[in-house]
Parts: sequence; structure tokens; C-alpha cells
Amino acid sequence: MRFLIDFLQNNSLYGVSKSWAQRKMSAPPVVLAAVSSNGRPADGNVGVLVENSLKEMSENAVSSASSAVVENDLTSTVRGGVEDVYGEDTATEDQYITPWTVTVASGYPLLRDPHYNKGLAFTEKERDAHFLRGLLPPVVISQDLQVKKMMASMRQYQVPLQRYMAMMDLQERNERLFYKLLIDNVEELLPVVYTPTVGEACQKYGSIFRQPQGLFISLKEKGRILEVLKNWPEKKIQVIVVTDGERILGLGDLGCQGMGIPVGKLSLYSALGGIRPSACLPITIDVGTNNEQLLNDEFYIGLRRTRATGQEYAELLHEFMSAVKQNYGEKVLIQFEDFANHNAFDLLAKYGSTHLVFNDDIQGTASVVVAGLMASLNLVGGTLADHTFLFLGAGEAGTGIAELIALEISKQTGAPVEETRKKIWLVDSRGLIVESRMESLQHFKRPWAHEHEPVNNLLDAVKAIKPTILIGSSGAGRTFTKEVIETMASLNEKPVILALSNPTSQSECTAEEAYTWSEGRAIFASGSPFSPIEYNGKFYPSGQANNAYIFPGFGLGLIISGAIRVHDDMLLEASEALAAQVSQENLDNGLIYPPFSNIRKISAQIAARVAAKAYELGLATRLPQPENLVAYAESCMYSPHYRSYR
Ligand SMILES: NC(=O)C1=CN([C@@H]2O[C@H](COP(=O)(O)OP(=O)(O)OC[C@H]3O[C@@H](n4cnc5c(N)ncnc54)[C@H](OP(=O)(O)O)[C@@H]3O)[C@@H](O)[C@H]2O)C=CC1
Ligand SMILES: CC(=O)C(=O)O
Ligand SMILES: [Mg+2]
Repeated sequence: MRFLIDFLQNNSLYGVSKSWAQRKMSAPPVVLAAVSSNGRPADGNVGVLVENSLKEMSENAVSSASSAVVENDLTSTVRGGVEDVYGEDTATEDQYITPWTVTVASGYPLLRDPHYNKGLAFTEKERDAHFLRGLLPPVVISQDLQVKKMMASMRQYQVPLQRYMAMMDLQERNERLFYKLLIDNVEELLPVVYTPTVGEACQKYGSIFRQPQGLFISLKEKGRILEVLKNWPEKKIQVIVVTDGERILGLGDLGCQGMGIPVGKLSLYSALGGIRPSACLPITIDVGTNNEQLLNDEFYIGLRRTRATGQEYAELLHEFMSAVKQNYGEKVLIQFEDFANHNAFDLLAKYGSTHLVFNDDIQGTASVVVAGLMASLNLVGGTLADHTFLFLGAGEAGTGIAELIALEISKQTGAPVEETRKKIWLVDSRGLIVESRMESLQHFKRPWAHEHEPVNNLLDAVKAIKPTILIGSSGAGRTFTKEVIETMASLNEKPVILALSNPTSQSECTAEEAYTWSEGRAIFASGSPFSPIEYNGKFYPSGQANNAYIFPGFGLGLIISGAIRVHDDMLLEASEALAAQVSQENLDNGLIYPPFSNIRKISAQIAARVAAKAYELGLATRLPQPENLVAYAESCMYSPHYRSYR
């Protein structure tokens, strides 16, 4: 380190962070730094100074002249290339060496920096100003042509996982192109970066692992989580999606390999909700896994131990939650994702009053389903209070949705929520939830234990309860059998059937089954997408009931209002905003959700309603309230178009 200090003093790097932008440079800008494994300076005050310079460089690289950092008076030391200047090559293996890196805000490293890289879209002028001559072939192409080319190459992959890997590679190589591709082709690429393919990617994460994405916090880091958070290169984080990998979609415990989910959810935050990618932080908390197959898999990337539980688990999570608040402040949104229900409800309850937390599986799913149900009333008639609901699955999604429906009916009718719950029934793996089971029920199921004789399977429950609306949230595939759907169709002119479980393999039924067995009368949507189907000469474009409609806009609304807490009324605002986006044409096609192709506009509408509610409830801190919240939300959204570099 002494060498670095001498070197920096001799080369006037101290203090450059304030003045570098004004300087004019005549040679490639160079900053020399010792780095730790994540690319941050290794130690001490010098590290901080260099880090500040680097940070300022990266923040200003887009807008500042020539991306000048320091006048290049370092030539005598670093030029020449072949010389073993730092003695690394001659050091014996047991000698310590400093991991030097030379960071240049232009030239070759610019092509390797996913935030700033434009590939062949660098203009002639940029190629001159940023020392890119010769590093690229002569052709200059537009971002649109890059998108066209990438899509053509993407479509050549027949295997979905290959497409997923190609998308991840692109994200690591050229972030803006990745987001442009995703935004411009959202309906085609959502199933690649999100469900269903992300599920397979998580299952095989160890084998396909190339570049680490996101932050891994394991039991090994206990006592040092704040330090680990500081290793992340970005400082201004607005949204964290965190999982402990125990309930990944309907695929169960995938341990550390659940990382694909926070990464995927956050790419939707940016693409669909317009949150800047640099403000998003995917985190996996690795407390072990009970998945024997993974524990025996030589390519498994996580801790090889069974899951920590009880106090050991709670302490790690508490340290994490405290460190996040300490490092990023009160207004960072922490989205819990794919935790098992025995932790999910408790975490939400415990941190709901101290942190800005949101559980997507409980709350986001509830909001999206209530939106779909609001829209479906245009097709099936009546109000929510006129309907009878039956769920297969009484976990996070099932009870979360049930509670929000009950709340909405209570708001509409003025009846107490204890009353409005009575038209909502749930079936779990042991049958219908009824009062006689009360003692053995988990706490989140108890409000749903109505008076009824025991019923031990779904078909009998459908016959007994006679629901108008059937919702699958079990994670158990093909559980809406022919008999179940035929019975729904015999009870209702237009049965509403939602098969929410992900990925496709866990869907309670396929679109084809729902339409065929109901003779084309079902109002159907599923968690993972199905291709349109034809039945009796009629075309049925099946809709997707997925929380991806809600969480990006919801998060945007929290951020633009500076909200400090999530409130159930915000979820209902989001539902109404989404339902309002369902056009008559959508309804005529049997769709109760709008197409994803409009999602950024929809997200802005959702964000505006959520933000307005935050202001109304006194939970917003960004004051004064903007006059036009939709326009404000739109103006805040990240755009993936390339910036011009001076
Ligand atoms: N479309 C979307 O946006 C979303 C979809 N989901 C999907 O919903 C599914 C469930 O998620 P979540 O609620 O978090 O999971 P949970 O584990 O919290 O709940 C699952 C529930 O299903 C019940 N169950 C499981 N198998 C059966 C079966 N064969 N018959 C009857 N009941 C069964 C369980 O019963 P028991 O309690 O007795 O064990 C439990 O009540 C997952 O596939 C997930 O991907 C989740 C969130 C959003
Ligand atoms: C969509 C989602 O959040 C889930 O399936 O868990
Ligand atoms: Mg989820």
C-alpha cells in the first residue's frame, strides 16, 4: 500500500475528485488503484479517495467532457505494458502481492463496462474522444439495429435456458441494450428472464453459473453484514429484492440458487417500472438448504448445510434488516420474495412497522388478483360481495389474496372484515379449512376456518361451496382436474378460474384444459403464460395473472413519494389502477388483464395512485406533492436509450 500512497502523492491524485471534470485532457485518462475482489479500492484513506474519484468518474462519465479523470502524467510508471512493473510475475507464490488494476474511463475498459458500453453503436466522434479506434470494427449501427440483431439471434435458440443465458450475458455486457431489448419485446422476453424460464435457471444455477449477480449474504457473514453491503459498488440503492431461497416459485427449496429470482424481479423493476438498474440490489440470504439433491450436487453454489432455523435464522435476518437501514436509510424498499410461509408472514409483521417492506407473494399477488377480479366483474356481473371464492392453497398467495378481497368488500359494503371473510373458503393439503381444524392450523389460516363439516378434497369442496371464482395458489400442478373444471362450468355460466402457480409445470391447469373442459366459457388467467388456444373455431388469448403487473409500478409509487411504510390501502389503489387499464377490447377477448406491451404506462398509472395514497396517509416524505403524479412518475422512469458521450 505504501507504494500506492507514494505514487498518488507524487502524481497529485489527492483532491482530483473536485476538479477533474473541468480539466482538459490530451491523453487517455488513467486512475491507478489497488482493488479488493469486488473492484473497490483495497484499504485505508487512499482507497476512499480513489474510490471517490472513481465513483465521481462513473457518475459523470456520461455527461462530462472527454471523461477526463486525471491528466495522464503517469506515463513513466505504467506505459510499456510488457514490463513487470509491480513485480507480480517475479514474486514467488507464497509472497503477498497487491491486486492492481488500472481503471480507465475510456478505451478498452469502456467496452467492458456494462453500464456505459454501447458496442457497435459508439459513434465516430465517441470512438475518437474515448480512445476506441481500432477496438471496434468500422461499422457504426443504431441501438434499434442492435435490438433487431439480438432478437434474431435470441430466436435461434430453441432451448429456453439458452435464451435465458444469452439475456444474462447481455445484461453483463451492455445493460442499456439488455433493457431496450426487454422493454421493446416484453411479451416475448418476459417468459425468458422471468417465469417460467427463471425457475429452470434457478434449478440449474450452479451448472450455468458464470458471473455472480447480486449480493450473497450467508451465515459465514454473520456479524459482518454491514461490511458486506458496503462491498456492493453502488451506493444509492432504492429497491432490494431479497430471498432466502426456501420457496422458489412452486419449485420448493433451491437454497442459494434462488438468486435468479431477485435478479429477475429487479430487471422487471427497471424494465417495467423504470427504476434505475444501479438503484436495484438483488440479495440472497444463504442459511443452508434442506434440498438433498442440491447438497449432493458438486456444482451447488451455496452453503452445504441444512437450513438454520429459530434463533440462528432470526438473528441473521435481524442483522440484515438493521444493516440495510443503517446503510441505505429509511426509504429503501425491501421486497421479500419467495420465502417459505413459516418465515414470510412473521418477517412482514415484524419489520412492517420499522422498515419499508413489501412481500410480493402475499401483497403483490393479492393486489394483482383483486385487479383481475375487479375487471372480471364486467364479464360475470355483480359486485365482489355477490361472489363466492374458493382457493386451492392457503399459504402466502392464497391467504394474502383472500384477505385483500375481504378488505375490499368490507370497504365497499361497510360490513366488518370478519363478516366479509365468510364468503371466502380455502383448501390446503388437508382439505377444506373449517372450524374443527382450528387448533392445528397455522396462524395465517385461522381467520378462514369457517363453520362447515370437513371436506377432504378440492372436487368435493367445489361441490359443497359452489364457488363462482376458483383460485389456484397451491404450487401443485394439474390439481384443477377435468371434474373440477366441469363442475365449475356446471355451476356457473362464466366460471372465473385463476391458476396462479408457477412455473408452468406447477400450474393448476393449462389454458387449453380450462377452455376445453368449460366448453369455452371460463374466464381464465394463469401465473405463467400460455400460448393462445383455439377451441371450437374460436380464438382464446389467455391472460397472465402475475404480480409482475403490480410490483414495478407499486415500487415506483413508493419511491417517487418517498414513502416510508406500505399500507393495505396502497395495494387496493394499485388494484384499481390496474383494473382501469383493462379495455373493452381486452374484455371482449375474455381478458381480465391488459397486455404487458403497455406495462410502462400501466406502471406509471399504478405508481401515481400508490403515491397519491401515500401522501393522503401522511406516509410520503417527498414534499411538496407533485401536481401531476402520472406525469411525474413517467418523468422519473429510467430510459434504456443510449446517452451521448462528449
Ligand atoms: N401468479 C403469481 O403472481 C404468483 C404465484 N405464486 C405461486 O403460488 C404458489 C404458492 O405460493 P405460496 O402461497 O407462496 O406457497 P405456500 O407454500 O405459502 O402455500 C402453498 C399452499 O398450497 C397448499 N398445497 C400444496 N399442495 C397442495 C395440494 N396438492 N393440494 C392442496 N393444497 C396444496 C399448501 O398446503 P399446506 O398448508 O397444508 O401445506 C399451502 O397451503 C407457487 O407456485 C407460487 O409460484 C405465488 C405468488 C405470486
Ligand atoms: C410470481 C411469484 O412471485 C411467484 O411465483 O412466487
Ligand atoms: Mg414470488
